[in-house]
Amino acid sequence: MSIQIKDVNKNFGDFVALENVSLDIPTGQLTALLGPSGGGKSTLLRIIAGLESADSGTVSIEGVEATHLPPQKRNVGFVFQHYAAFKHMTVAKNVAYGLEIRKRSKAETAKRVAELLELVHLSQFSHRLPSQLSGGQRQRMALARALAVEPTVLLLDEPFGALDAKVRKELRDWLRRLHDEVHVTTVFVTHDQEEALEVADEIVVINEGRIEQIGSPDELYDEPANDFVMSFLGPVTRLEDTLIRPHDIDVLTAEPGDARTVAGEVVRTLRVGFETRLTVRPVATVGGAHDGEVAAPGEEGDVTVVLTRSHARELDLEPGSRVWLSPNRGATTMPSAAPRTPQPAPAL
Ligand SMILES: Nc1ncnc2c1ncn2[C@@H]1O[C@H](COP(=O)(O)OP(=O)(O)OP(=O)(O)O)[C@@H](O)[C@H]1O
Repeated sequence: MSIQIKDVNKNFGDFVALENVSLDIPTGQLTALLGPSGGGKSTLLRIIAGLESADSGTVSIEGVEATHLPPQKRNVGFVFQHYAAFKHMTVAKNVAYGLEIRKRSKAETAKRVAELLELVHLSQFSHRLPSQLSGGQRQRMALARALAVEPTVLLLDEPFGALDAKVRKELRDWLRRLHDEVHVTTVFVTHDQEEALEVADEIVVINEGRIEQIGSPDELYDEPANDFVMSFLGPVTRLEDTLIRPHDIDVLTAEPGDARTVAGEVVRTLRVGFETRLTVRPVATVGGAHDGEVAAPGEEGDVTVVLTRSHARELDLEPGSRVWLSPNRGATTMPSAAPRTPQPAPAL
């Protein structure tokens, strides 16, 4: 194991930022700490880095007890969202900095800097100042600088958080490829579930100071431990008392013999790019309403269904169409007795 965190607790005054957090991170792995804002991800990362100390519990890095070691003795590289580069130094000088203060020879430093700039695709910018780089290029420079001193562990706190969506996406692919080349144990903090699912070998979901689940992206997606994890990983809707993903619902336009389907009426259709989103209002078949009457007031129980555009066209659906809904084969579902689960993920 590269990083072992055991029973870590951290309070800020009365506020519990981390509660009994234990976590093992294997060597060479790319791990995402994922969760909503304020959940404690950065605090945990800062405790691993030694920038913050735990109230209780221990941290060890590559088998070395590190709980009380200062950051500079932990051999960790750190990159923040807003990277503080030396503004008056060129890109090459910024990357060389850590090597120079460690008194590496000029030749060795020059060789290493050239290799690193190549790795982060900035060779042609080595003589520029940081202010002459784009945001994405600056973050790549920050990564080169953190990697220069060959850290055992690389810690990234929302490294692409300040960049626009397109650049973020490019850098995420790039980070994955970079990691496949260098294999340094990396822990990165993100609140973006897509980023975590796409890049990480393993995801640690953190919420309100506690670990909700640890697993590979597929494990988390296919077998979420609870409704929080399920709804944090992407949009969910409720089909009667079942929590389900909107694209995991089958839509029939003729009444099936199967009593387990939910009858409803399409109240809205919305086309967004390649998909069509339906809002379906279940019809009341028992209770006060007449059989088949649309339940009132309704919105509470509305079900969101996502179909591909061509499938929706085939079904020829429009507001007022009668449909029958059921979970499709292999759908991930869980009981949901509670009122609506909050959806921190982007809304449909
Ligand atoms: N130095 C501090 N003093 C007081 N409270 C703090 C301090 N640092 C963090 N907190 C609080 O601890 C909680 C967890 O913060 P943390 O930064 O770890 O969350 P996070 O999951 O990384 O969220 P974000 O994505 O917004 O950074 C927050 O409520 C925050 O306000």
